[in-house]
Amino acid sequence: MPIDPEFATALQQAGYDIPQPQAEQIEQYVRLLWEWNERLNLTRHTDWETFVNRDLRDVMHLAPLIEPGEEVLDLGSGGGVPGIPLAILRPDVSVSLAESVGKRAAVLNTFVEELNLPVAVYAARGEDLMEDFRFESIVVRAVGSMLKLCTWMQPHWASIGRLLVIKGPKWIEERGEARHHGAMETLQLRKLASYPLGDGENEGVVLQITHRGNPKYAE
Ligand SMILES: C[S@@+](CC[C@H](N)C(=O)[O-])C[C@H]1O[C@@H](n2cnc3c(N)ncnc32)[C@H](O)[C@@H]1O
Repeated sequence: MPIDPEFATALQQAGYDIPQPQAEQIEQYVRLLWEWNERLNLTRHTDWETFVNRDLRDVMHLAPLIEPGEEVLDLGSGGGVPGIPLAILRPDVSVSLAESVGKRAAVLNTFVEELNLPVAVYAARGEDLMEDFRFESIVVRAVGSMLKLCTWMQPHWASIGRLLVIKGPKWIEERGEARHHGAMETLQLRKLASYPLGDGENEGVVLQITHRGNPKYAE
């Protein structure tokens, strides 16, 4: 089935060449998202151009940073970004979603069932999962400040390889706040990707936060 012409145009204008089966699956996901958005507040990005430039753009920069076979947790998945498009674009990685609001987690379950994706959905606070699971990468977008995220993760670094945090231009201010509160003393931060945001003015970034004691990420 050909993809929606507006979606195709937005992809082309952004320069994203996504194989047809994956583009179709992303389209199906977005249609489900918009359908459920009428009942639950899941996204404000309700046209193709905005979806491509605000949501897919982040995922396109995140996806190449994940190693094949990695166990990935999208913490605070909300309507499913970045976890669901990531699972579609990278079938070679294992994606799980954590969403603390039960109703949203239930909808995420519906999405992964309808899309036939091998994605586990947890109706839980992501940091609580670290008691039972280990994830190589925890991906986070629009969930909390760097201070909050570092504080949540602080007791759990034995169960986490790295945090991959998607942020806008405020990340520098947030890093200052986290440092000021001593939340980054045992951590190291690297900017793995930076790219212009859809508004053409601001920069989006993917930040990697790791524990200094983890030899895999030692600098
Ligand atoms: C603003 S939404 C962002 C959703 C999505 N990541 C995005 O970028 O569109 C934040 C979501 O994180 C959830 N959340 C907040 N803290 C959480 C936590 N500690 N664990 C799991 N979910 C959390 C909220 O319920 C909400 O649905």
